[in-house]
Amino acid sequence: MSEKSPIIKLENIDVIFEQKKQTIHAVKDVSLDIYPGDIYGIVGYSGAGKSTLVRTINLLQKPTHGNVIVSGTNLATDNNGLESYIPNKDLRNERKKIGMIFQHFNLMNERTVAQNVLFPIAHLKLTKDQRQQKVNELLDLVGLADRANAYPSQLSGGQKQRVAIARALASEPEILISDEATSALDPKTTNSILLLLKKLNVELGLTIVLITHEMQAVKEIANKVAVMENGEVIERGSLLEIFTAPEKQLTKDFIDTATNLEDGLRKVQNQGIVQNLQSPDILVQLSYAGASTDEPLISTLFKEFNVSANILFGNVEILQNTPVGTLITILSGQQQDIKTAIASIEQNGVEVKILKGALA
Ligand SMILES: Nc1ncnc2c1ncn2[C@@H]1O[C@H](COP(=O)(O)OP(=O)(O)OP(=O)(O)O)[C@@H](O)[C@H]1O
Repeated sequence: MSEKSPIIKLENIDVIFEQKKQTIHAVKDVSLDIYPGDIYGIVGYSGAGKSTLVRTINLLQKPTHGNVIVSGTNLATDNNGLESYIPNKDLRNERKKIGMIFQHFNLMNERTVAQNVLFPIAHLKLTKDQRQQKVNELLDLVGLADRANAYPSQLSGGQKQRVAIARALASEPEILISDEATSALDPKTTNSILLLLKKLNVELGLTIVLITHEMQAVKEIANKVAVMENGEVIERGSLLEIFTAPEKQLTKDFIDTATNLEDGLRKVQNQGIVQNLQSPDILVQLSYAGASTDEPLISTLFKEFNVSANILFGNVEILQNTPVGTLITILSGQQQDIKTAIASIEQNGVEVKILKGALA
């Protein structure tokens, strides 16, 4: 397979659940190309159809319509509306290429960490030494080398997820599907698990599909993002595209939460200085990415245009090695100077949104 072919290709996927009293169209005509080495984030609120969609990748959920192609093999094929699936004996082999981790870890509590990790390859004829070596390697990889003989009940949530990751890697998959794997963890542990996933992506070349309701998680490690709502992918793109130029309101809401902008805006609005804003001063949100940050934005405003900026909130992220920033600031000066300054920074790629006050 060439570098350019998707490792996962979903084409026009529909999943329809027929129930006694109602029909649920959980996934609606979704097409998605995921390339080798991608960390592909799929974001959406509960019920958007994320799990149902990604479960079609290994046919844990059979699509009602559409094509599922993984590593060049057709797992589900739509022949003019008539769906056919790969035979079960072949599917078993294909599934070895796809590991999966979940929110609640799904470990076997009566088995040790080592036994849990070895479970997926129990059918392989390995000597005692080979088993030991395999466990050591996998536990080493996830940073749990010293816990092979512990039981899951003796581990923290983060450690349990590490065991689940080691188990998912035992059959040496090319793809790892992470279904809300950090949703039950505290923020610090979440970060350490995300960093581990990133490490596996870099060191093993593992392709990762990351489902989450938190854009924060996606922001940390993904290079591509799709946003789902009501069974549809409503927006998609590179992480940078999505963060710097989101089109849909839902995407904007997710980003504002992930960057704390929502919270920042609320606090700023309550400040006396904003409540008593005097014309021609205005409250603006300045958003910039990449090259435009090289310009010393605030000092330029003052030096070149005699406009002073009182920064009330600021957030700068480094996304895919590119700084992406938001500032909420009061611009003060002569009305004409403020206008000229805004026109100039807009020309340099800074997005300017007036939050309060107006320029005549
Ligand atoms: N086996 C099923 N039978 C019937 N309806 C289902 C089934 N699985 C999912 N659904 C429905 O499909 C829709 C999408 O659910 P899905 O679990 O894919 O959403 P999600 O975005 O992953 O949300 P969550 O994170 O809460 O799981 C929901 O309305 C859900 O109730």
